[in-house]
Amino acid sequence: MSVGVLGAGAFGTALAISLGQTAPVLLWARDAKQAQLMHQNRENKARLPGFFLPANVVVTSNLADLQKCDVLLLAVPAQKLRQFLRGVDQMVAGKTLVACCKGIELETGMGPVDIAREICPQSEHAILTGPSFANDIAKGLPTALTLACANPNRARDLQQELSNSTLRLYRTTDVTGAQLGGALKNVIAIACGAAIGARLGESARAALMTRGNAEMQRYAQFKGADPATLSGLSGFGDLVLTCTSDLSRNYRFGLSLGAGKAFDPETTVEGAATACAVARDARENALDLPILSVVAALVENRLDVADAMATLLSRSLKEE
Ligand SMILES: NC(=O)C1=CN([C@@H]2O[C@H](COP(=O)(O)OP(=O)(O)OC[C@H]3O[C@@H](n4cnc5c(N)ncnc54)[C@H](O)[C@@H]3O)[C@@H](O)[C@H]2O)C=CC1
Ligand SMILES: O=C(CO)COP(=O)(O)O
Repeated sequence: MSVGVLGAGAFGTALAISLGQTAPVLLWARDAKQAQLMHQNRENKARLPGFFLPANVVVTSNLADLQKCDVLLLAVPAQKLRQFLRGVDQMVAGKTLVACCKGIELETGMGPVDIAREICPQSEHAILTGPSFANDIAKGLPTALTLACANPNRARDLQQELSNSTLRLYRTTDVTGAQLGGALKNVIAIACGAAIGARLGESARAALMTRGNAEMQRYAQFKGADPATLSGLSGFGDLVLTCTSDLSRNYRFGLSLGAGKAFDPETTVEGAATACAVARDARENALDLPILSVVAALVENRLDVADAMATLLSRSLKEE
């Protein structure tokens, strides 16, 4: 199996570094100058400084070079995936596409695998997701991830091929559950960051994580996923990581919302658009998703953090 990584951001670069320890990897960057610099310097100074690309990794901006790969990891942000795939659909047809992004498309409510399936119907589709900061993967620290593919035999092959001595993949056929876990945990991380940023305390964060987890399971069930998938690495595992670490951009975005500080608009924060997509679905289908919906209201500046918390706390009392 020969692997290509499409997208040379922090995560695509980290995956290339890890997989490149044992096999050749092609890493595609859209910017020709950036690709050339990365290839020469053996470092992605812009997105993942301080980590060096093993000799096995070839960086290119020429999509035609990826023709020889049979597995392509899609590491562009979820909101950009459709536009990106539309431009490369001929080249990727028939290859196995492994989405490595975490989000729900704002306009359509679709996850990355749903989008890839729609645009590239002749390809095989999978998603790689779970608790894994780019820095940790690039450092070679132990990381466990979920590989979801509807075809169980292909899931086994991919699990085998993409695992190595520090990346340990677990497999599932529940693609919908896996893509929802990775997308929704980002929204809850924004809520947790906002609570901590507004000095509402660690107990509030624990409550948001736990009730957020319940909302993730409820929404996943509504979308036809197995709620148990959300208790695995792609759901609970990534929820814990992202809601408790300053390394998470979603969490940091929440911190700045809570503290009333500005946040760099160029930073990839997948949970913001995802919150709005899910909140719309909740409204249209009368789903009870209070935390996910309140984050959408925060992101859209319809509520401030104090009002958001008051909204959550004033709801009628419920059975757990
Ligand atoms: N950074 C991390 O620790 C992790 C990130 N992820 C996921 O990986 C995905 C990508 O995130 P990062 O690499 O961290 O983001 P990043 O912000 O570091 O990089 C994004 C990359 O996408 C490229 N890009 C943006 N728009 C594009 C377009 N229209 N066409 C082609 N390429 C485009 C950019 O040039 C950039 O190289 C996100 O969905 C994120 O949730 C998943 C696990 C860990
Ligand atoms: O998904 C991640 C870790 O698993 C990275 O989270 P952020 O996108 O919030 O940085």
